[in-house]
Parts: sequence; structure tokens; C-alpha cells
Amino acid sequence: MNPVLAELHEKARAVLDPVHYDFFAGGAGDEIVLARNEAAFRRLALLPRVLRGKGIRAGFPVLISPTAFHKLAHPDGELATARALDGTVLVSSMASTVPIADVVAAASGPVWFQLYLQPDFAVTEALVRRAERAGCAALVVTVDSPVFGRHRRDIEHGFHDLPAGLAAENMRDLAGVNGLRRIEMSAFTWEDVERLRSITSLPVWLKGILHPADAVLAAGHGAAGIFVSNHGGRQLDLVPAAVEALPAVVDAVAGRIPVVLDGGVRSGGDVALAVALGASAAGLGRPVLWGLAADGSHGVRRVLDVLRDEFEHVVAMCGGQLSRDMVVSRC
Ligand SMILES: Cc1cc2nc3c(=O)[nH]c(=O)nc-3n(C[C@H](O)[C@H](O)[C@H](O)COP(=O)(O)O)c2cc1C
Ligand SMILES: CCCCC(=O)C(=O)O
Repeated sequence: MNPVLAELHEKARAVLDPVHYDFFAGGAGDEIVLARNEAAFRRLALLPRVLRGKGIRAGFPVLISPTAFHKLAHPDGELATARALDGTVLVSSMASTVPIADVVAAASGPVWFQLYLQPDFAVTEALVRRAERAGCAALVVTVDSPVFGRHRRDIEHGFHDLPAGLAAENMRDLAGVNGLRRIEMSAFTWEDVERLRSITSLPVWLKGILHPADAVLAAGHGAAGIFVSNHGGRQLDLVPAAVEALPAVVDAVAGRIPVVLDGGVRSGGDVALAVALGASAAGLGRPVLWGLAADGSHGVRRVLDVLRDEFEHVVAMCGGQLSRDMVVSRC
């Protein structure tokens, strides 16, 4: 691993309350998927093309995937993350500890709003209006959580609630206990996605798709794009690594909508592999949390800078080109 990322992770582990560290680091069940997400990248290799000059690939195809409760990592919470963007997209979690309007106001790049559809449609609609008023550029509906994953580390620690003083700020004044409504996980249908689309002009992405048939349905139901994701190994501990599920989804979508990959991306080389396999971009979860915990906004910036630098170097080595035929198995 890049020594800067390793150093940020070690510092995060040292400064965080161990209970909060385990909330960020942990996965569901036996954490098999958590480990596989990273291991699967190690099993892939790239065959560079030669004598192609500098090639034409430009840009940095990385975004920040939504993660909850940044104030558990750093006192400035999502404000610090947002200040680090420098053009990178931040998908801000519905479970942010800073209200979405303040996240967008602090951001140095586009902000998208991630949400879980709520059983009470009026609550979902209120969240959408908050995201729109704040100036978010897209909605990302997470669809892999009909029920919440079972995180053994959290259960062992008895970690169920935020410490006093911290709250899921987007849920304020939505008529719950003390004006704060709990985020609910519930099962929905494609009709619910259509209903959401009907009340907003924002692009609606779906996050947490693994089955190619669902990717086809997503395109058919007007999703602006999808995230191939297993929620960083925090939902069903029986699924493939995210990058293993990517090629079949890319084939099924056949270019109709963009496909983002998240889960286990830890280097610019991992970003390059995901792009070569057909992802439009790779999403980062935990690496951003480690940067944030270790050094606030500066730490997040360092994570993005390291990945950008590594990615550009790998692409240059590959003749400016990344395509599926260049990806082979190491074993
Ligand atoms: C601590 C933590 C909190 C998360 N919170 C959310 C969330 O609020 N909404 C969501 O859609 N995904 C959430 N995720 C999943 C991430 O968006 C992403 O899919 C995953 O972290 C990517 O894997 P990686 O951590 O290996 O990069 C969370 C992940 C972690 C680790
Ligand atoms: C209600 C917070 C949801 C956070 C989440 O999605 C996760 O921890 O994986």
C-alpha cells in the first residue's frame, strides 16, 4: 500500500475511539466480503499496450462514496471532507452529522445527496427538497439495505447510537422524537423509484446493484447511473467482491448508463483496473474516513492526491488507454 495511505490509516486507528474505529472499519457477518473486496483487486493484473504515444485519457475518475457520521472521525465532520474536494464529487450521506446545505456551502466540488427511501413518502420528499434547495447535483438512492446489515463489532461494543451532541442533522424537524426522526431501512420496489423520479428533476442514481438483471431494470426505469457496490462488505456477507461483479453488470448495461464501482479501492492502480473493466469512476469509502480522522480536510486531500498521482502514472504506463482486454487474472 502507498505509505501515505498506510500512515493515514495507522494515525486514524490511533486517534479514534476504538468503538468508532470499529464502526468505520467493520463489515457484516464474518467480514468475508469486506476482505474480498480488497483481495479481489490483488488477483487482477494489467497488460499494458505499447507504442501508443501519450494516449488521450484525461480526468480523474474517482468520487467519494457516501459514509455516515463524519463527526465521529473529526470535529469538523462533513465540512472538512467537503472542503477537500477540489473538483471531486462528494456523495454526501443522508446520515451526515452536518446538514446537507452546510456541506454544499463548504464544498470545493459537486455534492450529490445519498438517501434511503423512507417508509413515509413525505419524509423522503422533504429530504429531496432539502437536497435540491442546498444545490445538490444528483440523488443517489441506496437500494442494498432492505434491512440493515449485522455488524458484529458494533453489536459487541453495544454501539447503536451517536454520542450526545451528534445527530443525523438532515433528519431534524421531520416530526420524530424531539424533532429528530430516525433513519429507517425498508424494502421498496421499482415503482417507488419511479415515484421518486416523478417529484424531482435531479438525476437519480441507484447504489448497491450486483445482479446484471437489476442493472438492466435500473436503466429501464430511468436511473441516471448505478453504483456496483456491496456497501463495503457491510450488508450481505455472501456476495462477490464488488470488482468481481462489475464486468457482468457493465455488459448488461451495454453503455446505456454510467456504472460506478465502489468497495476495496485502495490505490490508483485499483481505480485503473475498475476503469479498464468498464467503470466510469471508482468510489472511495474508508480511505477518505482514515484521511479525515488522521488530519481533517488536509488528510482527505492527501488521499485524493495520492490516488490521482498513482492513477495518472499507471495510465501513462499503459499508453493512455484502459480497456477490458488489458485485464487478466494473476492466478
Ligand atoms: C462507516 C461507513 C458508513 C457508510 N455509510 C453509508 C451510508 O450512509 N450510505 C450508503 O449508501 N453507503 C454507506 N456506506 C457504504 C459506502 O458508500 C461504500 O459503498 C463503501 O464504503 C465502499 O467500500 P470501501 O469502504 O471499501 O471503499 C458506508 C460505509 C462505511 C465504511
Ligand atoms: C443509518 C446510517 C447508515 C449508515 C450505513 O449505511 C452504514 O453504516 O453502512
